Amino acid sequence: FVPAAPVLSTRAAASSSATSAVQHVPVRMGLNPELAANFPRDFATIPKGTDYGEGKDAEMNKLFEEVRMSNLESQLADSFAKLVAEKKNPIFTTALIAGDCVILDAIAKAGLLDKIKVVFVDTYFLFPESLDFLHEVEEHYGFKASIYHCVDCETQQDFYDKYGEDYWMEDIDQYDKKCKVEPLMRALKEAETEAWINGRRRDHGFERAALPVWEGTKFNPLSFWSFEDCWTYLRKHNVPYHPLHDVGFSSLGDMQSTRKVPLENWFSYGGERSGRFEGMKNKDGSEKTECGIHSK
Ligand SMILES: Nc1ncnc2c1ncn2[C@@H]1O[C@H](COP(=O)(O)OS(=O)(=O)O)[C@@H](OP(=O)(O)O)[C@H]1O
Repeated sequence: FVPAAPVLSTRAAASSSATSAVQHVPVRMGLNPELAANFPRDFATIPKGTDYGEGKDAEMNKLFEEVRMSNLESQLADSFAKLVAEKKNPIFTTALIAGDCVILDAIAKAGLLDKIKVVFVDTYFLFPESLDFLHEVEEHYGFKASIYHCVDCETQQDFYDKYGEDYWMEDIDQYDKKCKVEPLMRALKEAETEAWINGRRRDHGFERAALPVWEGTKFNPLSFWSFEDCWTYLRKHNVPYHPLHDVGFSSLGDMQSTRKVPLENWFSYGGERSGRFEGMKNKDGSEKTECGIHSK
């Protein structure tokens, strides 16, 4: 297996060698003036579609958009209230990407954070910014996420000592199972949940193009939202979002499987996820597009 571009393989390396890591593993905005200069804060927050042109049609389009957006928002809030009333032990699994921030904010605004368990999986291969951001949102909204990780390693160092820092390179399927799928499935099982909230959407690409809102116990409340809708929501309500969006990452997962995506591609169909698993293959040789969490 050969990754598409050289990457640092450990979180420790990402944190300690900021200068050589600039291209592949950025550090937090503000800590790195070079990055901050190249990627102003609003890099990611200019969704296509806010330019309505001029004249009467533009006014009508804008009005229509505002109504559509406020419908989406009220449906979202209503759906969580209904879900909590009807389903036992709802769980929200979050990777803290843009859509997840919409969901978290909507749950918080509906006053339901004490009724919906928020689950975060630390794969031990995440960008350090992801864990920092988790703690930021916990503070911002006043809740505590349940953090899960692979079953036989209590810390990242344990994992490195036992399996090595490049474990994912040896067997990507095994890595996914151990570090992502099993911990997440364990969280769902322990909670005996009847409703698993997540942020998958139809515009993520062809695998999700026909995604329903309800899929067994899975609840995909943003199924019919676009990526632009998510950014419109985040901007409109001044919602905290992952700092690495501002340096060019449209989606976020593990360091080794996440690349920046040029802004002009973010809002095209499937564009958000185009920097995920770039050039990576499953063990059977097929192109990798999912980690397996939702194909199990
Ligand atoms: N680290 C972590 N912690 C908790 N939950 C997580 C995590 N990573 C992924 N997920 C959940 O899986 C959903 C799919 O994520 P991804 O599409 O990024 O997965 S992957 O690309 O196949 O790796 C993802 O959907 P979103 O809610 O859209 O992020 C989450 O529900």
